[in-house]
Amino acid sequence: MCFACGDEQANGLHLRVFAAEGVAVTAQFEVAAAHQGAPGLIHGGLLTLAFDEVMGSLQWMMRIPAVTGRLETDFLRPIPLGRTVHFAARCRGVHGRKLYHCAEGRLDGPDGEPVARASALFVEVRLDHFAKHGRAEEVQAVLDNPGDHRTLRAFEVNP
Ligand SMILES: CCCCCCCC/C=C\CCCCCCCC(=O)SCCNC(=O)CCNC(=O)[C@H](O)C(C)(C)COP(=O)(O)OP(=O)(O)OC[C@H]1O[C@@H](n2cnc3c(N)ncnc32)[C@H](O)[C@@H]1OP(=O)(O)O
Repeated sequence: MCFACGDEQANGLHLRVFAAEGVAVTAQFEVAAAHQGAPGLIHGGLLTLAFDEVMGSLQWMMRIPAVTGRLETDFLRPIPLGRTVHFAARCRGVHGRKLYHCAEGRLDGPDGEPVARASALFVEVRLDHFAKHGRAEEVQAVLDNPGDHRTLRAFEVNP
């Protein structure tokens, strides 16, 4: 049950990611009271989490299992609770096992004020990376019901 995209996570980010033009995705994050850091503002770490999830979706579109190696966030503007961050992310390039992604977040609409930017290096892994390192009960649950796992289903294309 992923904290960023899982429906069952009461205070999770409930991110939904959609295919865009090229090797690119978009997503929206409604900033709830549970996501607070400073009073009335989003916690910056949760914004980085959202970037991790959105950029991490690119490799599922590319069908390359990969994990985050490095992730850098530029926090451009404070983001109040109750607003929606619109993300756009794309793959900038692939070199060997290394995938280079970038993303931006805008306030309240895809053409809204830019509030954050991020770039990341993801590293391709074999699927047994997850089986080897994950706690056994959750890994077994995925193996028993792979269709329950969002990333193992077909990519959600445009709504
Ligand atoms: C059968 C079971 C089925 C289960 C199926 C489930 C499906 C999965 C479902 C859903 C999963 C996705 C969910 C999305 C979540 C969002 C993404 C996350 O948050 S992921 C979690 C956070 N990240 C980690 O936990 C990584 C921990 N780190 C590692 O495991 C290793 O360090 C790893 C794999 C990243 C690299 O280790 P190496 O030993 O494989 O490879 P080396 O040689 O060290 O690196 C490869 C290349 O990358 C560069 N590199 C690696 N880390 C770097 C860094 N931090 N900065 C710069 N370069 C880096 C290296 O310099 C090297 O480059 P050169 O090929 O020599 O040019």
